[in-house]
Amino acid sequence: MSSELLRMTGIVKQFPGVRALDGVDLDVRSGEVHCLLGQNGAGKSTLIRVLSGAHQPDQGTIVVDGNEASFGSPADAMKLGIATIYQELDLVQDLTVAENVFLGHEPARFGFTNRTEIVGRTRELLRGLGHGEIPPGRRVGALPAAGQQVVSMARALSRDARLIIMDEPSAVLDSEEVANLFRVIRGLTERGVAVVYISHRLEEIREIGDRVTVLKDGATVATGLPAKETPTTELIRLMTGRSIEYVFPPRRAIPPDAEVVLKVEGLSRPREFENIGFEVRAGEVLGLAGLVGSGRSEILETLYGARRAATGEVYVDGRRLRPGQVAAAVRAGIGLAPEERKSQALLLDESVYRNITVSSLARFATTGFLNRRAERDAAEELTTALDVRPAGVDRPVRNLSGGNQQKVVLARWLLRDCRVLLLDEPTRGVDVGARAEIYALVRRLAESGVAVVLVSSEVEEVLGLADRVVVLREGRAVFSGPADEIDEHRVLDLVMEGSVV
Ligand SMILES: Nc1ncnc2c1ncn2[C@@H]1O[C@H](COP(=O)(O)OP(=O)(O)OP(=O)(O)O)[C@@H](O)[C@H]1O
Repeated sequence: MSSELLRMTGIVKQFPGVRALDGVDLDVRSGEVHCLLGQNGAGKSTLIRVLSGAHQPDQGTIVVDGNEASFGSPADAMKLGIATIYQELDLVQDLTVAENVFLGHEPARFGFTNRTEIVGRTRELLRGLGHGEIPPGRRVGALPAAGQQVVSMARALSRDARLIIMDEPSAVLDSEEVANLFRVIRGLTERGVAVVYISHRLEEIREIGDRVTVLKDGATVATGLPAKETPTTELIRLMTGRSIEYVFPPRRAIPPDAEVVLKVEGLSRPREFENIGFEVRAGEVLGLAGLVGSGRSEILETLYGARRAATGEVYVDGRRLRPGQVAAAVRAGIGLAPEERKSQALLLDESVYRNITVSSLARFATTGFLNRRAERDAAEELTTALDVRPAGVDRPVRNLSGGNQQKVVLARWLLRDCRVLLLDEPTRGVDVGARAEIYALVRRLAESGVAVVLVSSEVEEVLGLADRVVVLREGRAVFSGPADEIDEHRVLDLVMEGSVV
């Protein structure tokens, strides 16, 4: 029988102007996966920062193993066995795996760190997590995101963590890596470790979760729900307060004579992708499916001119694009909403509206002066459509929750007049309500004549939103055709085994 490990009651956290948590309750049992659900801005990250000692609550109690606890810092939480694996992993990229695992708590003999011991213990921990293939001596920066996550877990276990909080761990993983992550999580819970799991992908909750707590506007609206039995529609209703049809907007048949807006021929870059060719017509959404490392993001970046193709041609509206020049791509009307939005795109101290209009300022400066009113109106329209919270386009982007920041960058690209819009993981970290809005907006853009190329690690999203699909495996197209001629199983078979087309 699992026992109660943690109980949080009536947690309140006030930021200037925003009550991020307004009386949250949460209890976690050892050996369970407890999922935390809520729309963007509901308070999930703030709650786990309180639990991990990074924020001090203004009110409320935290009880661990039956004793009231107060955490002045993450080190205090760690002493009680509570560790957090943030989305932006806090590993030191230039140190080795073993050095990261034992950073700050190296076993020392006679004052010296014992290298052999930390390497040996790291190897044991990695094996215990089913990842004995990760070399303890490898530089962490050389590992893919999935490997780095495993290192963070080994780090937590090296400090005897009994409760590991994972903030959207699957957001940076593809389907195969998610399956691996779930194996690791099951191994942890078998040893009695509790996991608090945050994700916006509801199908994952059902697969890995035991119980669910739903937050809305900083308060607990339901707690301890059985993850496998609670219907998805009920979870959505609890999160959003309304029922949302989790469906993709209907496709319209593309007329056979619709003009080809984007044409790609024989595009290759050594070790990234080879001989990629496709056409996207006005009104069409083309989806690229494949695992991380299949070349999908690299193809988008090459179309955008940020990488230069070794061979091949790209045409926009029949005109050949100069390779490897972002300025030329932008002039031709190509826009790229990149995957790593935070590092690549946001002006954190600027207002929400300026972040949205920054790539379209010419449109608001027809008289030589910026028409701030028009700028704000345009931004407001998009933030309302995407339900950016809290409302108000004058706030600095820095204070928005992660998912709301995503929406802001996406809004920027939706506002720009593009001929070709390249979307890399447009719904990563975005809640279920806003996803439906994003799908509808992408469809509307396509219908207005834009050619859209979509990359997503969620196969369901590629198949649901795209008209045509290219499936990639190790940089080669292993399928190309209409989305309704292929299903999810077939895509997964293709990306994993690369069987015949
Ligand atoms: N440092 C801060 N200053 C001001 N407001 C903040 C700060 N941190 C968070 N907030 C606000 O607190 C609320 C809760 O944010 P939080 O990041 O906890 O949401 P979340 O549920 O994790 O969202 P997401 O799914 O987008 O990650 C939001 O309204 C956010 O804008």
